[in-house]
Amino acid sequence: MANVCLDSLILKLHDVNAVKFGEYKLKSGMLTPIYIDLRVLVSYPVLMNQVSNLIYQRAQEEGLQFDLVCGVPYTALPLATIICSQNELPMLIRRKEAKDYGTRRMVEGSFRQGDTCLIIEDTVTSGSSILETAEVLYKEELKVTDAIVLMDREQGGVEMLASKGIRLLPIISMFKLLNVLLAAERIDAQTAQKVRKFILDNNTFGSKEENGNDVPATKKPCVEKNLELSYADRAKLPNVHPLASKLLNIMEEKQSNLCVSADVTSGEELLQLADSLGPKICVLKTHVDILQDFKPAFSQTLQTLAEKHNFLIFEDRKFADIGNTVKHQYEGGIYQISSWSHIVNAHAVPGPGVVKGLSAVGKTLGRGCLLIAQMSSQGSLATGDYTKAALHMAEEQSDFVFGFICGSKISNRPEFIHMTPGVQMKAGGDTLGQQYSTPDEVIHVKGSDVIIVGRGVLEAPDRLKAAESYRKSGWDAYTKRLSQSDQ
Ligand SMILES: O=c1ccn([C@@H]2O[C@H](COP(=O)(O)O)[C@@H](O)[C@H]2O)c(=O)[nH]1
Repeated sequence: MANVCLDSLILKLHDVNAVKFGEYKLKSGMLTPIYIDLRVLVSYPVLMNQVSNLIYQRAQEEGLQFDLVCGVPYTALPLATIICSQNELPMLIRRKEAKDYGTRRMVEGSFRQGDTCLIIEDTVTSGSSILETAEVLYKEELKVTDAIVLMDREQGGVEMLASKGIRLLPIISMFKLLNVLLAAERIDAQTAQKVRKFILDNNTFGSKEENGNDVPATKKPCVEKNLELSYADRAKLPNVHPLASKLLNIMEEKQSNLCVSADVTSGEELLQLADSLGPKICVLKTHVDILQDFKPAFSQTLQTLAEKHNFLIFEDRKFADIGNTVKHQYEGGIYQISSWSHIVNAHAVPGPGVVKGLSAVGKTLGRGCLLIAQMSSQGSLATGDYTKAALHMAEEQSDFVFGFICGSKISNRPEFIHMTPGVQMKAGGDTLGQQYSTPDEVIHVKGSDVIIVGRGVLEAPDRLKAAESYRKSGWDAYTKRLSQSDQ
């Protein structure tokens, strides 16, 4: 689905007041800073058709196999009707209550036992409305494996439905919506931030109370349960990757969630940096291919310094080829990365083979990999569904992948480590598209674990002082987050 098309749809939805900012009271009594009201769509037939086409296009792109379509009453009913009418598909109507006369059926339309029904929904918060509809269909011995939603508030619906065996495919995520409205100057950064925080703090998955659509939980179990765990507690989890465990213990011990990105071009300077900043950092990140004077002895000294100061080495190689090629790139060539770098990273774009290739070399050496789920650069294509696919890839190969390069926390599994580049004391950017957030924003607001800082330290007049100041800011943001989740 083209990004441009989604961006213009988001702006149109905002135009027709289907996306409202302010203070809205939900059914639960909770106040939300954003309200999605797609009921207004019925007044805009062009927009109705556009949304219906996107939903059908999504079903086709995913290659979904289904016999029938059912819209969750009431807002998604006309959407399902348009999709079925335009594509000559049979539709079902789920009644909310049985009539007290006639057939008293809860599902109207013709179907056979064992038919598969695709569910269409307009907005998802907890996913309970989709589940209610699926349960009515199950009673009729219909199958439900997939659902498509136009707007996912990213508050746990995908995870809750997955736990019930239904795959939810969202078209627009809350974070995407905020980014587009922010870029178009429809909202300011403060509003976007407030909504992001609300979403992160109000994940409904795991709540004992099943919520109606657009009704966030009054409790915050899923996200907060993870936030309640300290780095030390996470290091002890039974399924944590050994390297993640080692990193979490280093972070706790050194009170540092700072990774310095040593983007210098001389090997000697890099080793000096490693020795002087070593006590302040949990990870030292390298780009070995920018060194003008790389020699095998360099990597040996770097390993000695990593042991001396107790930090991990992360070669930011960003592998992005087929499994067989990355295997050679990781193990061989002049750099022999697997022999000295504890951590490497990979793009998800080649598919799972890239991780398989790296794992074939690194797993027995005790190495680990981070998947690049998002990037800090302006206009990055690693968003939305791509990020979700990277998350899925990591979950499938968590014996080697132990976390992500990302802008914010994307997984609720406390075993995964989130590392975020694009960090400086002041938000902003450079002239080549890099975008910066502050340590507090990254760790406290966006829920990441590690800040990656390059020029914020390297270009400071006193690098050691700057590293200490980033270490302190990152650590303070983490302790603030922990103490808030205890409340
Ligand atoms: O999305 C990404 C992924 C990697 N990086 C790397 O992090 C550092 C950032 O350097 P700064 O000087 O702090 O901007 C650099 O090595 C990038 O290659 C990233 O910035 N964004």
